[in-house]
Amino acid sequence: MVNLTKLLGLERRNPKDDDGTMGLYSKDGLFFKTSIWKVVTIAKLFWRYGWDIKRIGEWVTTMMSSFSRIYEYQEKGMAFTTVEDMLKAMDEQFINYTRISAQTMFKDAGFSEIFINELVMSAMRVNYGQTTDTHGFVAAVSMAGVESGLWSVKGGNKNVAESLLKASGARLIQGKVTNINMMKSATGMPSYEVQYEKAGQQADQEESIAEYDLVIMATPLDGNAKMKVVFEGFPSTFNIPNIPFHSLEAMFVCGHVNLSTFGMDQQDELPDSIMTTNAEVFFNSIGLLEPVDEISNKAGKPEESEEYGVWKVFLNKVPTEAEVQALFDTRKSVQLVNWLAYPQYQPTKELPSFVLYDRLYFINAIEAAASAMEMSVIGAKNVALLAYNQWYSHLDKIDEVLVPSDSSQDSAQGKQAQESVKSEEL
Ligand SMILES: CC(C)=CCC/C(C)=C/CC/C(C)=C/CSC[C@H](N)C(=O)O
Repeated sequence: MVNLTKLLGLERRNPKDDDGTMGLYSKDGLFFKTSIWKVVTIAKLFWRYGWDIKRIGEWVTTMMSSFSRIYEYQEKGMAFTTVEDMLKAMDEQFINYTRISAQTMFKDAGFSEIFINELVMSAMRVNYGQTTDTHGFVAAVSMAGVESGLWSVKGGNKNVAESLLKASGARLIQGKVTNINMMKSATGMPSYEVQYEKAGQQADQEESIAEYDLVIMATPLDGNAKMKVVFEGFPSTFNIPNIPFHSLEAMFVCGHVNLSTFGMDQQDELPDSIMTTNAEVFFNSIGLLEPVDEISNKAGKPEESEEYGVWKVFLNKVPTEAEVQALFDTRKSVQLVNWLAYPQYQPTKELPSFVLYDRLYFINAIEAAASAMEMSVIGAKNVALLAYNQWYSHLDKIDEVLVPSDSSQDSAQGKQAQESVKSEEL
C-alpha cells in the first residue's frame, strides 16, 4: 500500500499523535479503559495482561518480518499459483496457523487466557466480526491491525481504487457479470465470453457480451445467489471455490452515545472506541469517526453542548430499535450498510487457488488467508505476475522459493514491514 499510494501520488492523512482512548466491554459492562496519558495506559495494560503486552509486539514484528518476504518475491517478478504456496514461501509456519484456531495458536505461543479472551478476542470482533475460533493466521493479521501506526489516505481510502483505475488507462464497463463461458480455440487454448448486465439496465433487456483471452475475477465467490456468476462450457471436473462470507452491518450514527449503557456520567469519560469481548454482546465495536480530509480537535470528541459526533458501529445483525436506543440516546441520522465483508473463518486444511482454470484467475482467493487492503493488493499483484509469467512461459518465476534472507535483519525488516502494511482504517 505504501508503494501503491506513492505511485498514485496520494497523500497520507495527517497522522494523529495518539490513537485516542479505547475501552473493552463485555456482557457485564465496560471493564477496561485506556487513558489519555500513555504511561498510565501502559501501566494499566501491564497490570491486567502482564508481559503479554510486550510479547505481542515482538510476536507481531517477527510475523511481519516473514510476511514481508512477499515483497521480495514480487519485486523479482515471482508469483504463486495457490494461497498455500504463497504462505509457505513466506514462512512454513504460516500454513500451520491456518490449520489451527486462533485460541490454540496464541496458547501454544505462550499467551495467557485473559490476554486471548480479551485482547485477541476484541481485535477479532472489531476487525472481522468473529471470535478466536477463527484460524490463527487471520488472527495474526488482526493483531497487526490493532498495533498502533495505522494510517489512511487523505480524502478517503476509496481514492486508492479510483486513482488506480485512472492510472491504469483501463476501460471501465459498469455492470454485473452474469456468465463466464469458456470457448476452446483451434489451438486448444481457452478464451472466455463474458456476459454482463450493464448497470441501470432492466433485467429483461438484452445482455452485453465481450470476448477475452484472459479473465481475472476480483469478487468474493461465496455461492451466495446475489453474487452468483454462471460458469458454462467447462469440463464437469471444474470446481468453483465456495468461500462462505460473513455478513456485516455497519451503522453510522450522528448522535450522542447513551452514557448510561457504558456506566459513565460525563461525555469526556467515554472512550473514542469501544471493543467487545463476547459474541453475545449485540454489537462488535463502536468508534468515533473523523473527517477524511482533516484532523478535528484533540480526540475529535464533541462536548455535550457541541455538535453531535459521527459514530461507526459494527454489528453481525440489524439492531432492534431498543438496541440502537441502548447505544445512542439522541440521533440526528442513522445509516445502515450491509455487506459481505470478509470470509467466515475457521481452521482449514484447504486454501484456494489463484487459478480457477487456464487463463481464468481469482484474486480473492487470498482472503481465505486473511482479508485486508494490504492482502488484496498483494493478491492482485500476484495474479498480474502469474498471468504474465504463464502467458510468456516464465515458468522459473512460478511457485519457486527463495532462500530466506539473513535472520539478523529480520527484526529491522519486520519493523519496516509493519510501517508498510498497516495502511488501513475502515
Ligand atoms: C502476518 C502479519 C502479522 C501481518 C500481515 C500484514 C498485514 C496484512 C497487516 C494488515 C493489518 C491490518 C490493517 C489489519 C486490519 S483487519 C481487516 C480490516 N478491518 C478490513 O476490514 O480490511
